[in-house]
Amino acid sequence: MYTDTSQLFSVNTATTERMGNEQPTAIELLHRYGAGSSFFLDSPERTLLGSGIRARLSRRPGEPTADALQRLLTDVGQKDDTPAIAVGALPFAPEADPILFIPQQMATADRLTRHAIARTKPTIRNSVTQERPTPAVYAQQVQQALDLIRQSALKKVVLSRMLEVVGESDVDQAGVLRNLAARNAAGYTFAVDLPTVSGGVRRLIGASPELLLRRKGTQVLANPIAGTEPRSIDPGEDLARSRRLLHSAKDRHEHALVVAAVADTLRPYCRTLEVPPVPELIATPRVWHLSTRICGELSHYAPSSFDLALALHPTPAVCGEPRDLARQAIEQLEDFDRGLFTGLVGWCDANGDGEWAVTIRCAEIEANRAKLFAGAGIVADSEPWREVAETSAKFRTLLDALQGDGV
Ligand SMILES: C=C(O[C@H]1C=CC=C(C(=O)O)[C@@H]1O)C(=O)O
Repeated sequence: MYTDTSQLFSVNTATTERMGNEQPTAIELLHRYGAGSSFFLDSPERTLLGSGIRARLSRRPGEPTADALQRLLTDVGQKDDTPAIAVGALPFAPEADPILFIPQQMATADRLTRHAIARTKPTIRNSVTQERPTPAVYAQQVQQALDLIRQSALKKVVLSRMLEVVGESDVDQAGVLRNLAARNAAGYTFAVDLPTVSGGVRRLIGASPELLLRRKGTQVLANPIAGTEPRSIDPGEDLARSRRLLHSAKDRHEHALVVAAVADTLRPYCRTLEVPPVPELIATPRVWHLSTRICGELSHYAPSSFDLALALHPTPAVCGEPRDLARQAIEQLEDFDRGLFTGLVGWCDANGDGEWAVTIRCAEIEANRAKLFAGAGIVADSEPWREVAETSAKFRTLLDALQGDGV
């Protein structure tokens, strides 16, 4: 028997108060998501639901993406009464075309809060799964990456796998989003409409634990995450794994490379920047991570959240260190195009405030197909089969949302 997850969500006080003023609550926005919706994001700051497309970003020849976005926000802002918010996703490859637009309508609410995790409904039926590459080939690729690390100046590279899950009928896309929101209480649950040639509905849907950057006035926050241990259903073993991760020299090194790169990029823009010396543990339902919250105050020159996100992307959490050698290794070893996976997803308003999450724990879904992605950072002491297990655990975020908890 299914349990209706909607009954198990709760709204916080601020959201409840707003109901009297007929403002939508976050849970209402989640349940309104469906045909006609073009964007959804639930973040620790707020919940956004975009419908339709008012205007799309188009770059003039040679125009930087950040300038094109500013032009879009200004043009639409001058025509409309309400302040414009641009939303969308950028691919891993910084030179590839972004998907950025201003929705026709935008509803906002406080963040979703959840007090219980419910059983969730399956959103795909009788599916078959194809792995790309197979776990054995992925393990060989990790070994090749280790050889490159030993023989060159490469310190870290993030290598990924793809799963293609094909069902007998269309995937319930809104159901996937609801299942992700029900299970992943912290972090960034998102859905972005993608252009199609077929005229069907293709969406990027996911629940990322990683904040690339948030800007609110002159305050900035980045929350790099790197270093992972799969969770166990046995509480004692789960705790032991979290402790092992926190004290693992290999994972601390993998994490430190990301923190250093993020801090070095933000420092020139900031009057103050706080970088905690040691990481903390965070948990998703499927994995433990090492996490560091980097807070800063911008100096008088105030770049937008989008400018800062572009300056940071791609961090060593999704690419590697040094960046150019890591990209070469990814091109050499991975045998599929990452597209939007390991890019960024979020929003930016005309004042430059905004939030950009790292596009991980996600799938591209169209008709009866879902393409799932998962990667892992490889450093000198990585072990190939542990990286296979780590990426398999990361796939569970989306597999759980597709398969539900059974019937
Ligand atoms: C590339 C992914 O995770 C990155 C972010 C957090 C932890 C990671 C890790 O421990 O390898 C990865 O750097 C992914 O989930 O697909």
